[in-house]
Amino acid sequence: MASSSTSLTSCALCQARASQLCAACRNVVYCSREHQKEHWKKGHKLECKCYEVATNEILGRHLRATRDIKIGEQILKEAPLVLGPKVASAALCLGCHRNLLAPGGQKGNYYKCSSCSWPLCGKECENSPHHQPECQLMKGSNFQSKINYTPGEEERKESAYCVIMLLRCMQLKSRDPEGFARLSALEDHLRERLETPLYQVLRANLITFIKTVLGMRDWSELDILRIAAILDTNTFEIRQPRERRKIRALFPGAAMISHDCVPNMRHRFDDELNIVFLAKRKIAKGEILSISYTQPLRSTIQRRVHLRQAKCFDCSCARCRDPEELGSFAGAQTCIKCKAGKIISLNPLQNAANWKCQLCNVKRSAKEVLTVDNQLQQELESLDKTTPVSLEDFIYRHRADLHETNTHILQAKYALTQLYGSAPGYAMEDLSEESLTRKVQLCEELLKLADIFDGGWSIFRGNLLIDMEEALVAQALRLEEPQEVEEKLRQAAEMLREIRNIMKHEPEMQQVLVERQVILNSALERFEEVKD
Ligand SMILES: C[S@@+](CC[C@H](N)C(=O)[O-])C[C@H]1O[C@@H](n2cnc3c(N)ncnc32)[C@H](O)[C@@H]1O
Repeated sequence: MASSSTSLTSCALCQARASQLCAACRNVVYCSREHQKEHWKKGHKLECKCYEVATNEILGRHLRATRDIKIGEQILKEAPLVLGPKVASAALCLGCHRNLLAPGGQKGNYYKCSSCSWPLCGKECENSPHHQPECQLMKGSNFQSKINYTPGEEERKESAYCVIMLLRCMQLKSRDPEGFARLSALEDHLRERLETPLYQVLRANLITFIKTVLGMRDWSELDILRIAAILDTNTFEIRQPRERRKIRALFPGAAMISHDCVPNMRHRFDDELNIVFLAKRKIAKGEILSISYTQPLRSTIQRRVHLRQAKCFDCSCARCRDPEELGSFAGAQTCIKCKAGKIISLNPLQNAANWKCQLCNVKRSAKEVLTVDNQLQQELESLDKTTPVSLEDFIYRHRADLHETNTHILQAKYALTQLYGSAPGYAMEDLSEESLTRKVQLCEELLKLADIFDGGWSIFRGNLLIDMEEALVAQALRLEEPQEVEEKLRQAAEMLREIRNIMKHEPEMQQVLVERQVILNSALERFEEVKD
């Protein structure tokens, strides 16, 4: 394969003089559309990629760009090899994977598979290719699921689902040996996982069930646990609220993508549940392709603890290495002694390292800082998030000990940007002048943070821009001074253009964008009428 697109002059199929570049990999040229199609069928489709699998000591296998990639470009699309319920899941259909609705009638139960009694959404899903193999296995072992509908507990997590994805992977061995080989080649971190309480429980319960109840005696205990560990290390969570789906899936190609706390890609799932990755920003040839396995608003210590527990590694990316977290100070607390300086870690790559005030040099142990951090996180998570009241109260109560961009304050502020304009009693048209200004100010603050942690065409930035655009139009409609109105509407129109770019690959956002454009157009028309 030629290494540079500029030196390409002969058709990849017939060697004649050619100049039509393959737009996807930019590694080959063609003399005609016909030859491009023929070359694709002859095998180019297998090598037409803008990335390669590379290996290094820190990341293990990872993907690296083989050419410059434009912002918004689709980099990879892959169908799931296996999909199914999460380890503990609310009742869902094992055919179409939608969460089950409450059955009709007072004593109603979910529809149950006529062979194995696992809940399904209806008869059609009994024959789903996802469900059939496990159904035959359960039926053959005379196992019947005991999951029943309990009124008022639709969201209760059923741990019995933990066996399903595991069985689906195990059954690949005979049903799709090639797929099973791809799955088996994935990272597992089994040794570390075996030490954890979760794996002790799996060892005690799951193994007996699979080997004794389902009769899969050919499998060794470690081979079964290795599959569980591969799933824990590599699956992606699929959340599709409108489809009532919250499941997990394994994509062996995408499983090669490494983590970075400031990633350069984002992903989504299409209607067929393929995973699709886009460049959030320009990516240069040779750069490592990355996504985030954790949450951007969390502080370094929170992210690193989560990554160690869930994915068994210690992140050492540029954000994690920097005690000031790229200038955001998201993990810093305000010093309780001088009440002015920020306490930051003396070595963020050592979770146990001491912390020190930048102003008065007072020291805190990592344990002290983490205890406060955990208390604050718990406090934040226990707040009522249906209205802005308790979140605003949280920010006010912690104004002395937590600075403006501390992780807990940022999480509260992000929730507030969503609530102002949509919570009951806080609809956009009912918002007080003060609340509307607050919404704009919060969006502005968070957009600056998004540029640091999750910039470019990120969903986080897109959502903030949508909130801000809506608030700007609402402000414009309340103003009288024509210049001010014009300025607000100009800003809103500019934002909407950017949002359209960021969200162009998100089908469920298209209707929202159409509605926003209609509202903006009518505000502009009204302004023109008043001006004339
Ligand atoms: C989904 S897999 C990625 C592919 C994996 N590197 C491999 O060789 O199979 C996730 C694992 O990759 C490694 N990894 C990913 N990102 C990392 C990072 N930023 N630092 C260190 N290890 C990382 C960790 O071992 C992690 O559990």
